[in-house]
Amino acid sequence: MGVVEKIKEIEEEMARIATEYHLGLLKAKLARYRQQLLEPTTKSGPAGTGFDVQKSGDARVALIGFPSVGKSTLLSKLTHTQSEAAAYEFTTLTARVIEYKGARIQLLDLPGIVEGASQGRGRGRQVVSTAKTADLILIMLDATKSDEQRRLLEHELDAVGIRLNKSKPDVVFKKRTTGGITFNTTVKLTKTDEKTIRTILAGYKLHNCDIMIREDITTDEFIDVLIGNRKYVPCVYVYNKIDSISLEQVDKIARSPQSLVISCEMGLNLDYLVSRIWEELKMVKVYTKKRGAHPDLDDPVCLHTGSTIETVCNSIHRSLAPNFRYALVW
Ligand SMILES: Nc1nc2c(ncn2[C@@H]2O[C@H](COP(=O)(O)OP(=O)(O)OP(=O)(O)O)[C@@H](O)[C@H]2O)c(=O)[nH]1
Ligand SMILES: [K+]
Ligand SMILES: [Mg+2]
Repeated sequence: MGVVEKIKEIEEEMARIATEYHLGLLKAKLARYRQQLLEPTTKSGPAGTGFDVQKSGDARVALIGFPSVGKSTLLSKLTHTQSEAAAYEFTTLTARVIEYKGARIQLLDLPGIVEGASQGRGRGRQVVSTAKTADLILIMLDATKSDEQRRLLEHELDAVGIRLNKSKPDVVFKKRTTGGITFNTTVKLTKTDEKTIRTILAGYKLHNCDIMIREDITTDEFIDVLIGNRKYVPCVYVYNKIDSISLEQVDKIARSPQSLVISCEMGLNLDYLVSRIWEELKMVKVYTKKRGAHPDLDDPVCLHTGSTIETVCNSIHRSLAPNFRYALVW
């Protein structure tokens, strides 16, 4: 039986199961097989490496969506350049840079083939691993179509370890060579329990480790901590083609969380989309200055969340960080 079939079998079994404990075991197994599919092997096609698109600009935004939702059209509207938008499917992979408030933001137009990525299908897998390099994901949807598209995309991204609009679970996990398992919690666990967690650890042959749980996590979140290479990425749902739906529908979508409505064709709400991108990236502008002088306010270093002083050094010059001693920060 191949890994894909094994995954299918576990998913079917999970649908029949009721106890959190048993579910937890199946989830752990499932996570392991999914991981296997993403690892480079010779038999299941190309490795899970992304498209070789050079990272440029201060932040990277990935556009993900089904074919013909309007990704290329959006890109060409935002950058005022023609990116091969066409009324047929599977046309493009393009990267464009837009400038906003002094920041250079790279937008990736990924081909509309995410479906099946978690089952190791080559190109879909590439799309997904490129998405993992993004600081923000825009899930682009056709407002005239059903929300089934959104669920499919979310499922695919989830299955390959991308966690949308979530933060890393507050759990400390340390492997040891001896000493057994130390299990501690600072909160009451209501969605999983110690027995489930211990059985999962045994399933992963982890017999010596320290665990400190500081948040009411689910079993899935615990598995995420164990597997470790999850990407926590902010995401906005962008519903395009609102020129073709009723005002009531537009209103409803616009009010749902993390969702915004646009029409590329009619140029509706595109400015708002860009300012929202900026906001979601939580960009910070840093100005450098010489002692006793005023900073040059026209030339910021733009950072996004998670950046460090080292990031600032590297964006000024490669040789700066190795010789770095201290920084004064206002
Ligand atoms: N009605 C309407 N049509 C749109 C809008 N935006 C794009 N389209 C049309 O939708 C079709 C597909 O647009 P593309 O930009 O090529 O779609 P894509 O997402 O890049 O598709 P792939 O590259 O195949 O993944 C084109 O015929 C566009 O003219 C919009 O706001 N309203
Ligand atoms: K297209
Ligand atoms: Mg396209």
